[in-house]
Amino acid sequence: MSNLLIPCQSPLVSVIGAGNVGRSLAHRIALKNLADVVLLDIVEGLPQGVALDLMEAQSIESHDCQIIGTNDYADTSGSNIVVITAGLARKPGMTRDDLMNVNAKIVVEAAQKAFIYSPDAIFIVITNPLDVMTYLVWQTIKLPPARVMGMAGVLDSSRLQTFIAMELGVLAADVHAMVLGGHGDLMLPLPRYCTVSGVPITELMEEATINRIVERTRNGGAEIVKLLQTGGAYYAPASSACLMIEAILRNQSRLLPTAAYLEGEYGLEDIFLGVPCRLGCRGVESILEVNLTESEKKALQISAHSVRQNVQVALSHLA
Ligand SMILES: NC(=O)C1=CN([C@@H]2O[C@H](COP(=O)(O)OP(=O)(O)OC[C@H]3O[C@@H](n4cnc5c(N)ncnc54)[C@H](O)[C@@H]3O)[C@@H](O)[C@H]2O)C=CC1
Ligand SMILES: O=C([O-])CC(=O)C(=O)O
Repeated sequence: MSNLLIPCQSPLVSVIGAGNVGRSLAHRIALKNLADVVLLDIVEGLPQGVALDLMEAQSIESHDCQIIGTNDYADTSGSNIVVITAGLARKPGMTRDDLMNVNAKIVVEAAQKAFIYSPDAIFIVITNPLDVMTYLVWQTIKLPPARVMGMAGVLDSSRLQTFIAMELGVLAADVHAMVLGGHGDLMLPLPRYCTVSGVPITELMEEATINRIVERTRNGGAEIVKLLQTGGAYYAPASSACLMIEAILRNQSRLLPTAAYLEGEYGLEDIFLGVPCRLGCRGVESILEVNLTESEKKALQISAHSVRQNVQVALSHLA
């Protein structure tokens, strides 16, 4: 027998929660031909229907990813990456923190069950409130912190990039921006580190314009919630998570703002918060400490304080 046919396994990404974000992410992963996907949801028939629908586009999109839908965690077995999107999305008038107690129970259960079948996986959390949920997932599965992270900074930075591009009438891909801190009203967009093809935006825009764009970025999630009325954003969040997944699966060493576990970086400890991270096959390969001004440092501390308080509330609710 010749060994011409060498069995070759695709990476496997399990997406917990087949709602708007989960299914959009599965779609992105397939379009980029990145990995096979298992979509899991608590609602019977839902992930199966979404997965079948996505598979029925396979011949048109010319990808060869297998996408299956399931209600059984056993089907997620051996995942390289587990993404948690399960949980409630906010409605107009709600803050992300209003989702905390309900979503805490959901993400803890999802992490526990997924971990049983994929103890070697890297976990990416999307469910809100993001920084708190990421901490709970990490505490539940007790993985090395490099293998647990939250997605928000890529999305917030992408929003900032988009608003800058709209204002200046330039291509968004030429804009680079960095948003740090928690994924909430206290996030920290850093105009000093925003450039258009290398030119700092502080040289291209008035301070008042920058302030307006920064404020719009902080409210970027709420702006979409208000327009949609039924839930939150999902296309840009899915694209953002997909970028992180690609960086990990392809070991790209990309520098992406990620909610990562801090052990003294930025003067903070025992907290997940958005900071610039190098993402590769081991997860968070390293954390970059950029220079911050005194007022930026203070803003990051305030954001961290709010996340920390909410972690305590969530933990006491779970106890
Ligand atoms: N980190 C970020 O930047 C972003 C976070 N989000 C958050 O992601 C979460 C999901 O958002 P959407 O997909 O829009 O909501 P969605 O309501 O469309 O989908 C949520 C899905 O989770 C499922 N689910 C609920 N409990 C479950 C459980 N115990 N096990 C498995 N599945 C369960 C639901 O059946 C539903 O299909 C929300 O908490 C939202 O706030 C959304 C966008 C961006
Ligand atoms: O705003 C929300 O509820 C969803 C989210 O986190 C975002 O779009 O940034």
